Amino acid sequence: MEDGEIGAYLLVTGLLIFVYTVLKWNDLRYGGKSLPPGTMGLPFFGQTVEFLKQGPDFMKAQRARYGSMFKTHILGSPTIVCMDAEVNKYILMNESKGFVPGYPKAMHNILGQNNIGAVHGSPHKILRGSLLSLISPIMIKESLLPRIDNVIRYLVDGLNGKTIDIQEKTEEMAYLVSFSQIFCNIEPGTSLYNVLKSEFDKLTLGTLSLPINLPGTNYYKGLMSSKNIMKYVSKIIEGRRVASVPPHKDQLNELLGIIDSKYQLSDEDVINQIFTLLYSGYETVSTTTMMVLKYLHDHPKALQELRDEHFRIREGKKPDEGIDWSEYKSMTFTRAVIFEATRLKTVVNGVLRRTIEDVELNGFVIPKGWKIYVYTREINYDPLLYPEPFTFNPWRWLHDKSLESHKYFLLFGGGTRVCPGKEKALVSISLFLHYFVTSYRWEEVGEQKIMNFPRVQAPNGLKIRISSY
Ligand code: HEM
Repeated sequence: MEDGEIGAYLLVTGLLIFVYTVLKWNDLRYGGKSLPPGTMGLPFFGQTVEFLKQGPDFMKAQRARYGSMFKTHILGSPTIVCMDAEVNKYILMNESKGFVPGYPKAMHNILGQNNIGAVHGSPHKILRGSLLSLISPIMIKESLLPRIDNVIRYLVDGLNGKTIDIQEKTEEMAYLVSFSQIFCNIEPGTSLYNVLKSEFDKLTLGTLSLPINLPGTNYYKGLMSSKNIMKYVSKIIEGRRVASVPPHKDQLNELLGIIDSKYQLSDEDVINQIFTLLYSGYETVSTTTMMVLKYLHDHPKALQELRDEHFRIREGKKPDEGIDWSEYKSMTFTRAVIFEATRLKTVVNGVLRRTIEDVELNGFVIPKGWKIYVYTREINYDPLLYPEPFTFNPWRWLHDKSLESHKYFLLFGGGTRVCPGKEKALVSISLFLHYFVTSYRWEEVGEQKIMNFPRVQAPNGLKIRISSY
């Protein structure tokens, strides 16, 4: 071989080794024996592109290759994806063994470093206790229900003959139901209400974006909005403290301890709790309500049964008489429809955890600082739990009453962080359905497109034409 040929040969070999090392860098770096199988993808990007492009199909393909616990590198972090129902349950029940929440940085920076989703241990217990003292089923029964009823009536009133985007309407409903409980003296439509709503919309968008802190990015705008909301709320708090008027009976005054509360929170914690109340029940409730209406539209038999249930409740009631707790509890078919739509559309694919020490899990050792994606989506389509899992069949929840208390019922999470807003969500959606289906019929207008991933969403809105029933 000539000198020139040897040089070219070495160059090509060197290049191949370099390319191989770059491609395999993540696998070499994270290739510990004690980790679950899987591939880590490219340096820095990992398998993020495949994950975002294919969504649930990516998860299923990796599971088929590596089993129901596999390692990957997505959204900037080495991650273990767990699709094993038993192991997932274990993680959710055992936060104290080192599995704390692992939500993205953008979320914590915007919603607050001391937000319920960012803290663990005793700060979490205090914030959770304080939230439950505001929105537990007992509070709904004793004080929140009439106000939720009023808000929903206000929103559903006067829609006859109109064509609306039901996605927008259900977003407005989810926001206003929470807002009106927190600030009972700020009416919708006032300039303060509008400013807070528009800042909240930017904040929400910011939490779902990459944390690139440059003017013009959604993340930057989200951070600005978070600061602006804090300023507005601080001013409202000042007013509440000096006001000589009798105290309003609302959640802000409860959080401040102006009316009875056993929780002593700093003003910063109060503002964090307000973010939580507005944020956690926003997209979850609005999307679920929109999807329930979509399924009812597509399944006339279910719609008829739901309508019958609500007309039975209205029998003997005056038109302006609200719904009480026992009437709400009697809406068993409605509850079944809500669960079925939430199951089938899977509004929450799973929850994120982070390890705060090396932890043993199912025979593997997960290093400190890794994310764990407790991926619960596939449980919703398990044919053993839900026969013919892809069929919309709300009756299954009535035939098998144990489904809601089944250990794999994880639509609202599980363990220490099981959703404290579950009943509030169900009441809001049920009341919205009550007034909507007893007042109107509706038909969809134009082509309807629903995206399933990364969020369940109608990208162009979901237009419906409404007429009185
Ligand atoms: C259909 C509606 C809803 C669904 C599907 C839903 C689902 C969930 C899930 C899956 C979790 C567990 C998160 C985790 O383990 O990290 C959760 C937690 C939470 N949810 Fe909901 N949620 C809904 C409505 C609401 C509402 C109306 C509120 C009212 C404020 C709320 C407040 C919260 C809070 C504060 C947490 C965190 C609890 C903690 O960290 O201890 N949710 N939710």
